[in-house]
Amino acid sequence: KSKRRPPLPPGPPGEPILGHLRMIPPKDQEIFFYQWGKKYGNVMYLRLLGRPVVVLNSAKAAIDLLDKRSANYSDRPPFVMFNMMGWDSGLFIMPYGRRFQRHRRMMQRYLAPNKCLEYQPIQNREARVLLQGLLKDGEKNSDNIIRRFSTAVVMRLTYGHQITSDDDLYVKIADDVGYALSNGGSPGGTLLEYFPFLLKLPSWFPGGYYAGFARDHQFAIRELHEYPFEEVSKQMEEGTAKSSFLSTHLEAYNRGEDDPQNTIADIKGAAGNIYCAAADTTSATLSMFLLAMIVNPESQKCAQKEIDAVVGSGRLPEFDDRASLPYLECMLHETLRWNNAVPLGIPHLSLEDDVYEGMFIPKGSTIIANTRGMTLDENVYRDPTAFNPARFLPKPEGNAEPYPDGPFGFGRRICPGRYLADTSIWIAIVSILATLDITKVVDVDGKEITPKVSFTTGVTCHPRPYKCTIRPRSEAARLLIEQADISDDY
Ligand code: HEM
Repeated sequence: KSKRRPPLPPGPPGEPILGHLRMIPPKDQEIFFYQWGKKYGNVMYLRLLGRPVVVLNSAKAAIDLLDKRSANYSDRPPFVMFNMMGWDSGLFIMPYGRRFQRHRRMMQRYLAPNKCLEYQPIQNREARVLLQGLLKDGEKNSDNIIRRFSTAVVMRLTYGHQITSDDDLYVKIADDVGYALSNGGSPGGTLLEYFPFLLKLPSWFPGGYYAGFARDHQFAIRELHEYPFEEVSKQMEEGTAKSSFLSTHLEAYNRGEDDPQNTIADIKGAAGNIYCAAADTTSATLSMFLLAMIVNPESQKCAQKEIDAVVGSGRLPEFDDRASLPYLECMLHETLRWNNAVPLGIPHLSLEDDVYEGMFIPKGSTIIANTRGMTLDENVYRDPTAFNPARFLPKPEGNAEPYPDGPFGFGRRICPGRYLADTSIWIAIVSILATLDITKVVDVDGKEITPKVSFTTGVTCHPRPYKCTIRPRSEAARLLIEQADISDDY
């Protein structure tokens, strides 16, 4: 209210007390914010029950604030819903501070680019298991097979556990946790965040749905933290534990050599967070990739042509091929851009008052980086809703557009698993395209059915179920998949 204070960022008029609460839809908020952004600008101010919220719709604004002024913009708002589910030792909702720094250190050490090179044998093996699964049962079960791949990679790193069957309890836990994350509403965006008294109401009471959902899914988050911990502790006693994030930290803890501030709850929480953050986001991205292949057969053919020229038909692709496959590189980035798996990121919170381009951003503002809005920015991407990997290629083959900023977040909160995610997604998509054709299903009249492109609403956003056909590209490809070596040499 000070006369000298610059104006707040523009935004639509809100209602007294409630602010914009009733105007924001519970679903597809990223598209809603993007459309509002066209009218009100790339830095938009909203109020939810008196709490300031700033939505960033351009990559420039997100980089200027969240990257360049990260000391001020790296806190998190309280997440009532996730706390209630049991994520209180998870880095992703942890307030900025000493504990946050300890957790980040643990993750960054284990997930640094050079450490990720060590994990490539795991990713190679699991990509082959993925192909075998898709060949055998992909048409009926592609989502589960993809989830198994994403889960298997991270499970091996985090707990040293190798999945051997679909009935594996770890897979069941991953499924339950994935469901809780992708159907529990937008992060920080449910009514619970503003009316914590709803926590006490039954789920049938108006507005009580998400409290009921959180209560019903506490079991999944509890199992995620407890079951692997008990298993790994037992294996350590028996001397059979494989090296993993959890065993490394527990051993150091038992020897008194871990960070002295770390408690068992910290170690369990960090492991649980790696597992859940990695499995669901990676599988959502791969599911998005398959959907993109079904509806964009030309892009699929282009990538296959490139792979055939470099890899040939006598072997499966390897990480060493990566530098020779520029179109495939574009396809990976286009998958992350087209419909990114975490479209609203995870909200940040500002610690101090700030002024940006003449606009006042009050201390305690929830900052939402609308990554989906950024990837739809027509000033940056021509025909932004189209899936077109060639857009990133230099002119004249492409349009020299930049890879998207933001699918992995910003600043001091940027995803610490991005290098692992990048290599997991790359080996999965190159292996699929080298050996399999993904096409539309046809109905009884022989007419192709184009799946609807629509998504769930949650922290991670998955395509809604779709059908496709998955066939080996040739007899040689079928043999390559069936005879692939899946021994564990990690
Ligand atoms: C395609 C896959 C992935 C996507 C799209 C993704 C995206 C994101 C995004 C948008 C954030 C929020 C960043 C911010 O607040 O600015 C995030 C945070 C996080 N991600 Fe990922 N991620 C992926 C894979 C992974 C993997 C593989 C791991 C671990 C192995 C991981 C671990 C985390 C953790 C621990 C956080 C919380 C960081 C913090 O709050 O400081 N993610 N991720």
